[in-house]
Amino acid sequence: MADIARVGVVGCGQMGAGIAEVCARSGLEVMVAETTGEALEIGRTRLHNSLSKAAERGKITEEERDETLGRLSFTTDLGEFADRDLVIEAVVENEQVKTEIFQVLDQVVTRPDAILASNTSSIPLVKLAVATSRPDQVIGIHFFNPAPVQKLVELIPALTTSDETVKRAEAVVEGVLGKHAIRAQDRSGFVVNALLIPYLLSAIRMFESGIASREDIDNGMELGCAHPMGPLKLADLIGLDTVASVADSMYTEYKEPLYAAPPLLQRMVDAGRLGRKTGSGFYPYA
Ligand SMILES: C[C@H](O)CC(=O)SCCNC(=O)CCNC(=O)[C@H](O)C(C)(C)COP(=O)(O)OP(=O)(O)OC[C@H]1O[C@@H](n2cnc3c(N)ncnc32)[C@H](O)[C@@H]1OP(=O)(O)O
Repeated sequence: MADIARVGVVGCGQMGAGIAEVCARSGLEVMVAETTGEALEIGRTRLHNSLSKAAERGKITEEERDETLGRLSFTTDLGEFADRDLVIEAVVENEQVKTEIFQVLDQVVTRPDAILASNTSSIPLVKLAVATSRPDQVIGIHFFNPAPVQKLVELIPALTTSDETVKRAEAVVEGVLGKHAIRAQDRSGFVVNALLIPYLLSAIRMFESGIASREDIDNGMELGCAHPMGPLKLADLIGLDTVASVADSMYTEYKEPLYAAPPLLQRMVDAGRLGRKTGSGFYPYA
């Protein structure tokens, strides 16, 4: 049985905002934290726009949109997470940044049975777990982009995570959020990224070596294999910085060439061409 009513989401970028939206639309009371007032405003606008779009497209009524907005609150002070039953961290894929956040959460979240979760794509959960005094209550809850649309959530117990935490996390993910949960061991990439990232890197290598144009690579997979979007468009959607970080974590873990980021990917990250979120990636975005 899900016993979780108050959720905290750390980070309101594209994943954090999506996760906050999914939780609030499912009736949970959600507090979102960002580091600065400016970042918080951007996140708040992102959430408002997404909910307004959902109302315009008739997915939710205007009343449901307003009720959902009423369940969302915003802060720049993680100290306000004291009463949270579940916290989902969704900040950049940087081990040091995430570790520090888990140390702070451990200090501020006072509920003894609170679950501290990370939306990490590839960082070992056990490292975040042992940064806290409650490693049995730390788990990976990994959503997919766009979180309000994709049905899947990966649940990743660390070596230290208790069965009770896994069961409670599964109950909220499936019973409250209505997602389909799959379980994976705490190995970089889990299930989906372990399969997806080598595919995206192969597409980037193919583009870099001039074998085909970006449009032909994407059309190949969209029209030949019925993928909803081709690999270069998908990399732009995920964010090239995220694709590179996940690839680097997997390469560090396995030392397999198929996880090595091609030079073009790193150059695009260095240039700040991160995909849709910066207006430019493999494609331009207005
Ligand atoms: C790297 C990480 O660790 C892991 C990951 O996240 S891996 C990435 C996983 N994601 C994918 O593979 C995405 C693949 N692409 C897709 O599923 C689809 O192309 C897409 C949903 C992004 C867009 O779909 P598409 O049909 O081209 O566009 P569109 O018609 O605008 O959207 C389809 C539906 O999704 C909704 N949607 C699209 N983007 C949305 C968003 N950001 N938020 C909420 N809803 C959204 C639309 O409202 C629409 O809903 P409707 O059909 O009920 O009206």
